[in-house]
Amino acid sequence: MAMPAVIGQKIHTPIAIGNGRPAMICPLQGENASQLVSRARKIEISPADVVEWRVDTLAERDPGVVRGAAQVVRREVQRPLIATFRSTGEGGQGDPADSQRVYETVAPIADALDVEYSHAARPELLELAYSHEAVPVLSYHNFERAESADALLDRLERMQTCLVRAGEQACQDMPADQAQALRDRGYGVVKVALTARNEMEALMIMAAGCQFERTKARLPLIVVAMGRHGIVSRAFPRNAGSSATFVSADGQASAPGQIDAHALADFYARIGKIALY
Ligand SMILES: O=C1C[C@@](O)(C(=O)O)C[C@@H](O)[C@@H]1O
Repeated sequence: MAMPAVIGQKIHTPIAIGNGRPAMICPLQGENASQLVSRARKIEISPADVVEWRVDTLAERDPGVVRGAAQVVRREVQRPLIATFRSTGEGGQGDPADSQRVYETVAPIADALDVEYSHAARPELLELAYSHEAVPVLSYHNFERAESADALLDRLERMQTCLVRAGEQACQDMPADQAQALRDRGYGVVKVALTARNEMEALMIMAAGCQFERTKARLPLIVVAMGRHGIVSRAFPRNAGSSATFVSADGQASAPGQIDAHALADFYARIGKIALY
């Protein structure tokens, strides 16, 4: 049984990822504070459970601007908040040179930090997350293609091992009460998002996710098949071994194939019990 991740310790209503119904996570993107405010308000009236602030979509990234935007986002977002700074090499819009500094600025207000597995400063960023009581979401993306099921299973295993080790190490370096709080929050979430170039690739990604979740998972997983062929993975995350699905609000998708939050919630309400399980 995987150790759930409790996200939202900086607000009053944290939620457990990997325990029960998969969460709907909605990206919040904006070039400046006023865009962030109006989009955050649209997300607040959507059925999303968690908000992912894509900090890399800010037009300016000097420390004062990022700090100001972080305060605005934290004030507007009443739901658990993941902060993500995805650089251009990782499929986002951020300058890699800004990455570590931006993460340091947003860590105090974030309930979770999304860290790319290939990030050069990965150990430091995982430590940063733990030291700010933020849950790390360790991510891998491939915007071009999927890989074989074996390669994906291997990757999931390596990512999980990396997070478990980082979590155990962080516990050793902390006073006992903080270490216990970290264990209660969970060592983190492993996330993979790969582009499915056809239906078979989408099903293969889902099958690999499902197999890992059933046989090897110690931490919650998020598994996404991106692109139009992968929409099935977003509608039925459970069938991909995934404890969350990324949705969009107001047409602001952060990756290809995201389903509108209201439409997905409606769909689940209509199809009833087969919905997410
Ligand atoms: O990693 C993910 C998943 C994602 O790429 C998707 O395909 O929905 C969207 C990103 O914003 C998020 O960080």
